Amino acid sequence: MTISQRYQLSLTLLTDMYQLTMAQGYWKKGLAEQEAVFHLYFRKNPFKGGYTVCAGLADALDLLQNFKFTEGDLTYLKALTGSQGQPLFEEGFLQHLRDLTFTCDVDAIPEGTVVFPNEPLLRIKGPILQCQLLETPLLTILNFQTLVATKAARVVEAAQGDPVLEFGMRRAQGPDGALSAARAAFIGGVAATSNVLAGQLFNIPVKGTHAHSWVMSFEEEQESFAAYAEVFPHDSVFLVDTYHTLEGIQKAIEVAREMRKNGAELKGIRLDSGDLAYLSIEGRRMLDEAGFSQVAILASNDLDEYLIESLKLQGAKIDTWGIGTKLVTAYDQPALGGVYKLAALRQPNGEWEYKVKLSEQLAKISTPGILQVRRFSKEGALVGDMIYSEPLGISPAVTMVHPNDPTQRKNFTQECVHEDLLVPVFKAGEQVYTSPDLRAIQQRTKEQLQLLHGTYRRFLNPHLYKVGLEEQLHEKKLALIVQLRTTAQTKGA
Ligand SMILES: Nc1ncnc2c1ncn2[C@@H]1O[C@H](COP(=O)(O)OP(=O)(O)OP(=O)(O)O)[C@@H](O)[C@H]1O
Ligand SMILES: O=P(O)(O)OC[C@H]1O[C@H](OP(=O)(O)OP(=O)(O)O)[C@H](O)[C@@H]1O
Ligand SMILES: O=C(O)c1cccnc1
Repeated sequence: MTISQRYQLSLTLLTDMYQLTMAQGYWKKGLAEQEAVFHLYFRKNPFKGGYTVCAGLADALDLLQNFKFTEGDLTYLKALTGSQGQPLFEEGFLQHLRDLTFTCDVDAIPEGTVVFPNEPLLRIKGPILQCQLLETPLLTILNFQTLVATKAARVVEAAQGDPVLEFGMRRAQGPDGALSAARAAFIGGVAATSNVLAGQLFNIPVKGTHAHSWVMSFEEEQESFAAYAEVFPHDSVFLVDTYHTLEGIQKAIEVAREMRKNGAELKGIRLDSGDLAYLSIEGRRMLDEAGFSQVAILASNDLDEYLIESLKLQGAKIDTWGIGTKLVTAYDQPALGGVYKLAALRQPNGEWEYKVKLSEQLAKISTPGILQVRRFSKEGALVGDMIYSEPLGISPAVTMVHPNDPTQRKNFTQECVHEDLLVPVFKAGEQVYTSPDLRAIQQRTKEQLQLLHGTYRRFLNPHLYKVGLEEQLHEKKLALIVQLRTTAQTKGA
């Protein structure tokens, strides 16, 4: 199910106010139809990591597909007033919005692809008024889902093949935060979610155990386990830490014995506090000695990739990981920081004028052009990504320049194979791409991460994957920066 179906309302007003005031400005100045190119990209991998997993495209496409101002939207806009009490939006502009249909070309990197800083995840080309209105919704969708998919991929990597369950809804950033996070976490590789609505909407597996309240609602802990087993003889995972974990495990074993007599097997126990390494090792020993080696140990309690890594190093005997807060809120970095920048404007003579946004820091200066990302691989491993501008092409030397240090260059040799990452998703307003189902996207994430050497995937000081600007693009960008700075100086003098 897509985002517009989820809300069953028009999402066209899901934008910042200033996009609409600028839109009226473009319309009033006769610039609404001027063709523009914008790119959506981020500047730093999240979590001090070496890679990012892009996600959210299906929801973004749905938003574009349904980009239409309804009468309700227009009535609302008509009632908005400025500081003098005057209507903010003119009738003619509202009529322009009423008649608006989406006509842009959009190219995007498929979900589940491993991406890196400065690479456009999405490129939109079309009338500037349309591109402008879409900035904020595209950012809110792609920033969050990309962030959570990346966090999930890291957690899944730390779990080394053990299943990871997403338990975060109760501490997510509201209902949509929980749903979007469940979707993105699945793309990142989690096996299931506890969020039942996410299961229904996205057709992903749902799983769960039981809460402390279940145990507390009975006089005796053992009685609570036995009762649960009666209701779910083949699907019981007992939470054993309500009172005293090791005693709780002993009681779980007693109930498991009774279950076995009745032809049922206990599925697992869950640890949710205390020293998870010690308790899982002890728990495993107790279960094995009692003849219950099939009973899995699930652990939860404020876990993330670092704690999982540490628990593994400590020899913890945990089979399944329940991860909530730290995953769905991307706790250690709550925003990706993706941006959306104007990169070219069509001039009346038909030529593209390249645009850059200046900054004191070279790293923050946007890249002009109509950009594409060429990814080079050798022997099944990624070796570097080159950002190039389609009208400029790629020079025969196939050389890229480090975006922040022009003295560093890299040539791609004949042995490399390459692919261009941005694929057409809309042509002249018509959707030309169908999103794969979520399982296929999850599989893509898995395959993509395997193409990335472990040195880029480790959590501590990962290697920096090489992303550069094609040399002609680099020269063009440099010339534009010099030109803009010279003009600014002349004006200032
Ligand atoms: N062996 C371990 N090594 C490192 N961290 C651990 C280990 N075992 C548990 N932790 C983590 O330590 C943190 C604190 O756990 P602990 O159970 O002591 O406190 P708590 O969450 O306040 O417990 P409670 O739910 O009983 O109040 C949790 O994030 C938990 O995942
Ligand atoms: O720790 P997280 O990674 O966020 O995982 C989700 C947490 O939510 C539940 O606790 P909560 O205390 O809300 O309810 P409970 O009584 O069922 O344990 C569960 O027991 C986990 O500890
Ligand atoms: O099913 C569980 O064990 C669960 C679900 C949500 C949050 N914490 C635990």
